[in-house]
Amino acid sequence: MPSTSEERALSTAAAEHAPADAIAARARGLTKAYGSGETAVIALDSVDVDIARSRFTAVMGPSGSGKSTLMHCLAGLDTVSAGQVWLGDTEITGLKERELTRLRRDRIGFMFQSFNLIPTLNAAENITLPMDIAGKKPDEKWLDQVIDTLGLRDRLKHRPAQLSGGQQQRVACARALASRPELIFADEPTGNLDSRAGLEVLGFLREAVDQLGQTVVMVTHDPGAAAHSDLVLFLGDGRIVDSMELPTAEAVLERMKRFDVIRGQFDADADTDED
Ligand SMILES: Nc1ncnc2c1ncn2[C@@H]1O[C@H](COP(=O)(O)OP(=O)(O)OP(=O)(O)O)[C@@H](O)[C@H]1O
Repeated sequence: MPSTSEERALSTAAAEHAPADAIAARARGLTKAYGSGETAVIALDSVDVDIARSRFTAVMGPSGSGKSTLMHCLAGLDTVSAGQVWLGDTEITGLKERELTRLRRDRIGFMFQSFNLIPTLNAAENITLPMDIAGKKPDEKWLDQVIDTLGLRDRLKHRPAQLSGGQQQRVACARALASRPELIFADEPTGNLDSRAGLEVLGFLREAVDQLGQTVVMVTHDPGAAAHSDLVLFLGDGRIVDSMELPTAEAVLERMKRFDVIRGQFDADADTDED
């Protein structure tokens, strides 16, 4: 499995020539509008995107650019106004709510900024909860590997309140990985963590991709977090306006600054037009 940036570059190049089954999720013409008439907000404007399997994709962009909406539409958490979304070969646009619920439960893992653990359950119970609800037996060998990769072996009997923020997010990460989902969506997973715990969680997500072959899509505001990914997608006003392979924090920050300058010029031009 690739771990150095050179190896990652090779796997990135390979992904560009990958067959269609190397795509974990796909959207075409994905459009999402909230409200109607004059007050309508176009949160996503005809987005085409391919999420490569076994890779770590970060989604960045200014506040309100559509990052969460994109994630929610790709994960079947929100309906679309137009366009199509697939998870693997399954077109999810048009599925009924009950089918979507099952698809999310069986094929997608989620991580949130606020961990979303059940306070009365211990770490082990939290990790297997989605599978218990689904009436599925975990693959013990896989679960052991996940628990060891995340360094949670000696914390399994602890309840969330007895764990640090970083440990709680590691439990949430293990929960997302437990069923070996086709895709993990992480919405600002380091947003509530100090930088050391944040780095640890990002390292585990990276390992989940490199060593366990998982696919991760992470929404983040933090260039340092995005630098752990293989590919950054930049959103602006509901469109994918740019992308960056093998990002570094500095390069991502520079790119974001450039968008701000372009936006500033655009806004200034619009103001001049109005005068
Ligand atoms: N339920 C909703 N009703 C109306 N408008 C919404 C709703 N959800 C999102 N929007 C609007 O859609 C646009 C995109 O929102 P979204 O939350 O996807 O952006 P974001 O990039 O994730 O922002 P942030 O970084 O602040 O979380 C914004 O203009 C937002 O105000």
